[in-house]
Amino acid sequence: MDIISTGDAIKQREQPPSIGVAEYIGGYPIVTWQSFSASQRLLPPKYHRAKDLPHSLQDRMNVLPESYRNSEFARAVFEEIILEAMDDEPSAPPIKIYDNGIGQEMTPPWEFVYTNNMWFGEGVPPPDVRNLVSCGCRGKCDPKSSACACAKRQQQWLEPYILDGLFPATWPGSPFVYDSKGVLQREGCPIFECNQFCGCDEDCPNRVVQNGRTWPVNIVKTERKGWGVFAGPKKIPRGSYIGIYAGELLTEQEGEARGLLYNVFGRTYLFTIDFHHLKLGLKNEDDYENMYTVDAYHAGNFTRFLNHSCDPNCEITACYIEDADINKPLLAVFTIRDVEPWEELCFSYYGDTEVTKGKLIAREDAVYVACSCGSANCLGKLF
Ligand SMILES: C[S@@+](CC[C@H](N)C(=O)[O-])C[C@H]1O[C@@H](n2cnc3c(N)ncnc32)[C@H](O)[C@@H]1O
Repeated sequence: MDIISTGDAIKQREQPPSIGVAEYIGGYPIVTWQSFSASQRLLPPKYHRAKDLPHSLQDRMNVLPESYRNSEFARAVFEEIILEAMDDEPSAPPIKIYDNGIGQEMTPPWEFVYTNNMWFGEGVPPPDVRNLVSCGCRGKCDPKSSACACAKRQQQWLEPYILDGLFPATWPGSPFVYDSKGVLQREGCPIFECNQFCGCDEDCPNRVVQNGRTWPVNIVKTERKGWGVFAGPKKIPRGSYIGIYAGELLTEQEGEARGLLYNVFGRTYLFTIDFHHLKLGLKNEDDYENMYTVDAYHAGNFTRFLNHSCDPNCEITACYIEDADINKPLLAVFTIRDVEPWEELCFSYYGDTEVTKGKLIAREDAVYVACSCGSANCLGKLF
């Protein structure tokens, strides 16, 4: 055994960052918030696995008589379940369910787990926290500061859009995509928010999606489109954050397999992650191979009820927070124009390329229903 002096022993004990020890005072190890936070990068990340999705409540509800499932009481239970899942959204108003007197159903089907989280399917790697870019700012990030790593990273991802003339060089709050009130200033480009390892505070202007929904929304039965999402009594301004399209994060193969089933079944909740920025640098966009799909059928929140419109008032934007993997963004829903009180919230189910390249073809399966969005420029089909 090697004999080491007390001084050497202390030096040796100072080595491992994995336990978060920053320094020793009077021989006692001190864990500061900074050193604790840095050490978290080295621990296995915490995340939800799709195989652990709980479904006992749904199973129990589905064996009850229809008279119970279609009662006021069942509706109250549904609303309560939503409320319980909102503990990560301190400013989110409760969600109400209205059947509008259409049909017999008081609630949407008891077929999914209400959650704001992403649930990682088989073969999907855990969040990559080790490679997260984080700033060392104090208080609120200053977007103009050359020392803010998060501002720098956002600027890099905006560059192609600025070079293409799609965005001006600056705007209020740039290079962050939000203004000081958290309103989205630049639509259609990926968002990189500050994360758990950043030094800035919770009210940093680069933290919006992670602070949760603030606008009232309701789940309402429609005449021709099943259930939908409607604004509350307040007008929602353009650029407002609505929610995360939560659900199971699946490999493309699993998504494809489920898609075949849903096409026959007649309803689909799949969203393929194939944003434009993932194809940057490819000679031909068609060479891009999808890696992941989000499925909100078995798990999701109110956003799974967002219907399609050919003249949408919302858009889904890629948002990166706690996973450095560029192929695994969160799907953040934002308004792209002012939404009137009680207006239905919708996004377009078409990718840009499907519309521009005329891929809208008649298909046989039950999922290819005629579009009932009712807009003047309706294309007549959903997919
Ligand atoms: C993601 S779900 C939307 C929520 C769905 N309405 C429900 O009740 O669960 C997608 C399905 O809603 C229906 N849908 C959405 N938008 C529609 C539209 N514009 N016209 C007709 N049906 C629509 C289709 O059945 C589609 O497969």
